[in-house]
Amino acid sequence: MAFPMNYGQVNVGHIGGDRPVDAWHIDSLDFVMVMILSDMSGADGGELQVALKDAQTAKRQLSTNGELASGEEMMTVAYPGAGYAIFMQGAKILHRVTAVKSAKEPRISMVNSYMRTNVFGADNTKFSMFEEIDPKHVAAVEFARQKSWRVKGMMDYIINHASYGEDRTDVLNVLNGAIEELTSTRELLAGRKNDAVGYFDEKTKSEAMRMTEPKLV
Ligand SMILES: O=C(O)CCC(=O)C(=O)O
Ligand SMILES: [Fe+2]
Repeated sequence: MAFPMNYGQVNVGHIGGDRPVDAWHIDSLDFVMVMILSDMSGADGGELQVALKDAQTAKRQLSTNGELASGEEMMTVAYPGAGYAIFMQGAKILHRVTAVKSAKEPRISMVNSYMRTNVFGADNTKFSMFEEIDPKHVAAVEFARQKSWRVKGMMDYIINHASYGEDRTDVLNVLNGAIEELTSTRELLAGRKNDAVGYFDEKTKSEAMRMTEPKLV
């Protein structure tokens, strides 16, 4: 993928408090591998929970009930121990990590994200997320690089794969897609557009905008 600064991240969930390590959310990249690195045996909390219904339905259930019922609506990932990983469609599945109430050591997980290589597929990456997490001098280049990589793929289709018999509408669709992607990127980087996404705030039991302070420690 085209995010060299964001190939992976390490999440640290400190012990104590009742704030979730990561509130209910979906990821902006298609797939994610989460490997647990610390010893969570005997811990209370610090669990990765995944909604079993589609994300929209799960969000509705959360707003109505404040929680998802274990079993039918939600399951807890049972890691056998440190070094085990799950691979999931993080952009489709609503998930969270509960507060670490007590544990032998802080909860440490290694998160590697992956995206499809088909540049004509949807790209859900959000500039706001890079601005929140990356240093100021990195975010714009990181995001522009990803979008440029996708547009390069679109142009490559016309240069190397479209035949002379290609339907003109198809060619226009590719050009329009590339123009839209670049225009949107320009507006985001210029600060004229905001693509911040909501997450589920467990205190207010409602959708909130992302935390402004960095969630990484
Ligand atoms: O640390 C975990 O188990 C999952 C973290 C997560 O969902 C994320 O970083 O997006
Ligand atoms: Fe996630």
